[in-house]
Parts: sequence; C-alpha cells; structure tokens
Amino acid sequence: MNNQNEESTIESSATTSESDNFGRGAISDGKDTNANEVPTKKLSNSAKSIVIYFSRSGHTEELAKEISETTNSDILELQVKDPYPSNYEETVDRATYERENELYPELSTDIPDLTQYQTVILGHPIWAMTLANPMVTFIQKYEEELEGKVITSFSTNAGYGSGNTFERLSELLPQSKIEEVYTVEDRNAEKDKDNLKKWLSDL
Ligand SMILES: Cc1cc2nc3c(=O)[nH]c(=O)nc-3n(C[C@H](O)[C@H](O)[C@H](O)COP(=O)(O)O)c2cc1C
Repeated sequence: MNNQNEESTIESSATTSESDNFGRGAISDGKDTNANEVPTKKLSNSAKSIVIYFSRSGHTEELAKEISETTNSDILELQVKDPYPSNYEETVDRATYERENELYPELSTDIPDLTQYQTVILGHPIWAMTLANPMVTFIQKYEEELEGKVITSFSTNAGYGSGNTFERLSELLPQSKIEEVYTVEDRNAEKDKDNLKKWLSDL
C-alpha cells in the first residue's frame, strides 16, 4: 500500500471524534508548534544528547519533554514558518501536497551548533506512514551536521505504527548510525511507559 492510501485510510477509518483530540480528531489546539507561545528550548554546554522535535497537536511534544528529562538531554522544538491549519483535513491536504511535490515546509527555528551532541533523538508525528514533513525539512537541511552521530526517532501515531520511519531515516541520513525507533499510538502513550523505558535503556 502506498503512503497516499495509508493516509486516506486514517482519514476514513478513524473512529475518534474531534472532541477527544486523538488520531483524526487531533486538532492543533494552540499548545503546540502552531501557537504563538514560546517554543520549547533548553540548551546546555554539557549535554551529549538532544531531543529535536516537531509536534502539531501536542502528543509528540509531551513525549519529547519526558524523554528529554529522563535522558538529561537538551531539547529543541521545531516550528514551521507557515503554521499548519488547526483543522485536521486541511492539514492532511497541505501535508499531502507538500509530500507529493517534495516541497517540505520552511522552518523558523534557529538550529544551534550540533557538534557537542553524540546522539540526536528526533521526535515527530507519523504523517502518511512516515516522518511528518517538517522533520524531513530539518533532516535534509542538517544532514551534514548529523553525520557520524547516533540518530533515533520517537513518534506518536493514530494506531497504524511507525510506517517506514526507520527506512526513511536510513535513506535520508546514510552517514549516521540509525538506531531502532519507538512509536506509540497517541491515546496509549500513558500506558506504554514500560516499552518507552526499555527503548530508552537500549539507546
Ligand atoms: C497530516 C496528518 C497525517 C497523518 N497520517 C497518519 C498516518 O499515516 N498514520 C497514523 O497512524 N497516524 C497519522 N496521523 C495522526 C498523527 O500521527 C497522530 O495524531 C499524532 O499523535 C499527532 O502528533 P502531534 O500531536 O504531536 O502532532 C496523521 C495526522 C496528520 C495531521
């Protein structure tokens, strides 16, 4: 099944209502990258790892903060210059157009010097069974800076898993060491702490 069909499957088969804010109902609620609030950023001189994430409706962001705290990693939230609409369907339409035309969105985030980090932990939602578009922008732009580093990713999804995340990371970052990825259905993140812990301990 190709990505487009997978995405359509999410759209048509999702059973969530807008009100529970998961899966198809995951509206951009003003608490994430579309907000006017200050983006998450904690950078130190000493950390050996950094969490760099994009989140549209807040689920990946929660996980990002937890992972950064647990691993004593620095943390940086990516924002796009032109925020995605709060409406889910409109976001899907825009994301599909961007992906199909390889017009990944411009970021507005200043990226720090990544030299000090041995490990870069990327966080993103799953869009069309792959990395959300803004993460592709980041990786393509900073491929050289990520060379030689250990790279892994965590993601939240609407129940369909991580898709081709690992393969896509390996393809985009051929000079990095890609570790096993972690993904969780957004509504189950709270219940999946044992798996998260295990994944982190294997890093
Ligand atoms: C444009 C778009 C495409 C999506 N495609 C998928 C998908 O292919 N598979 C899936 O399981 N979830 C998909 N989702 C659902 C999100 O991955 C899920 O709601 C995620 O938790 C959102 O993370 P966030 O709150 O950090 O933005 C999609 C959501 C959007 C907005």
